[in-house]
Amino acid sequence: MSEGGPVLRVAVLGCGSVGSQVVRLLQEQAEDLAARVGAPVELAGVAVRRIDAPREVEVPPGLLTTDAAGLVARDDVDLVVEVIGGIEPARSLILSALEHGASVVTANKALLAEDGPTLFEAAEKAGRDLYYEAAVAGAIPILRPLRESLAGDRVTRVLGIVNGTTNFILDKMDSTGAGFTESLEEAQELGYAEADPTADVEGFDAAAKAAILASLAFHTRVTASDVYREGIADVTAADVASAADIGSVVKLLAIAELNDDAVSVRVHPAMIPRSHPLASVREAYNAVFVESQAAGQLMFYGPGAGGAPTASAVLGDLVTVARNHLAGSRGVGESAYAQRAVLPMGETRTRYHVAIDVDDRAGVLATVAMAFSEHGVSIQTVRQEGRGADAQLVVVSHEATDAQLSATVEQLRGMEIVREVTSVMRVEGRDE
Ligand SMILES: NC(=O)c1ccc[n+]([C@@H]2O[C@H](COP(=O)([O-])OP(=O)(O)OC[C@H]3O[C@@H](n4cnc5c(N)ncnc54)[C@H](O)[C@@H]3O)[C@@H](O)[C@H]2O)c1
Ligand SMILES: N[C@@H](CCO)C(=O)O
Ligand code: NA
Repeated sequence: MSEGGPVLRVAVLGCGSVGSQVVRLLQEQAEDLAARVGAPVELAGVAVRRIDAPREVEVPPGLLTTDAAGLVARDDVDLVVEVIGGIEPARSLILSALEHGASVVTANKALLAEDGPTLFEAAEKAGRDLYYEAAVAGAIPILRPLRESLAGDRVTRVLGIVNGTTNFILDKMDSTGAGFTESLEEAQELGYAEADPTADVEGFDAAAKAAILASLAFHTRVTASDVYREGIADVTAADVASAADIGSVVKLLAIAELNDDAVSVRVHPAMIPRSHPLASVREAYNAVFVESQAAGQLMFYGPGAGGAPTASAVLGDLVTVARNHLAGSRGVGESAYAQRAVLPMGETRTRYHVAIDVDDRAGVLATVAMAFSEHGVSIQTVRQEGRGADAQLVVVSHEATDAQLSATVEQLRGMEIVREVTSVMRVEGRDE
């Protein structure tokens, strides 16, 4: 690089799992990054909560500060990487960075899903970039493909396994027959699940990612509160065994679908056929399956979390944002022109798998079938297992609205011939 030429100065906010790896890669790959960007990319400062805390990377003396707000307001900061997480102070810091003329890269799905539009408008107003590939499915390139590569196509559906912790737990349940609690404990012992696993297990993390995916796929604005959400805490070993019986596997799916001009965005456990590409996503891996009009089916697969994989996505964004900054231009901004309505869950069309303990006597099957038909739900398959007092009917429906299906189950639960509805789960992903 010629002496006296432009230099891009980066502030990193937060030096935890992701931040420490961003700082490490910035230092280790300085030469390549400079060549790719067209100017040296230098660390201007690293904001931390405690200067003396142990961390996984050595930060050059003098670069650490506990004053994140002061760092983003500095004149010599061109690019800001926000990897603190959470809503505040992350939001104020990003807004301040943009106001002070910096371009921003963040991995903060919670903030983007809650208040993305405020950030996008601020970036637009400032004429700066706001990139966030790391926010969904970690290292997997999925947001840029949706935003750029597929911008000429019409995406109709996105099905994602976007939470590694829950995929690890469900995979354990499937491969060992273990229950939810036992599998969660193993995930915690191995460091996949946090001590407080609520955000993952209850589907909040996946719902934030679903909102971001739906917004980009369908050129609209979807926030976390628009997303229907069910976690995996109620998935039982019996549900997983029931899925196996019909050649399926249980996954926590983030689903975004275009229905006419409205979108349906939801996160819930669902059975998918073992022949579906998403069924092969094991352990803590992530994958996003995209269906579009012209391209057909695409799958993006890889590590959805971890310090270094997530830092890879952050650095990828940083290179793009740095190039734009150097050229005085902006990358592709958000295109939320479509303003689509979000369908209530009750109007979303899906299929149900229902396992019912019944008495094995004449007329029981007809009575159960009648409950489905009274709610306008057509049955795809019905199977009986066991005999006498141990009989079980397993019904898989055709597509109907979620309201029709849940009303059917409600009615079954109140029927005298039904001893217990032992498993109810949505079925997704056609066996194509
Ligand atoms: N870890 C992953 O695998 C992963 C994957 C994808 C996205 N993300 C996202 O990346 C972000 C960071 O995640 P993480 O796993 O590195 O979290 P982390 O908790 O390991 O790191 C966050 C760091 O920020 C520091 N911090 C908190 N408040 C601060 C402040 N006011 N000023 C300076 N530092 C402050 C904390 O001390 C901590 O070291 C989050 O938005 C997260 O959702 C993480
Ligand atoms: N906790 C998330 C990783 C960060 O998004 C997961 O389990 O996938
Ligand atoms: Na990603």
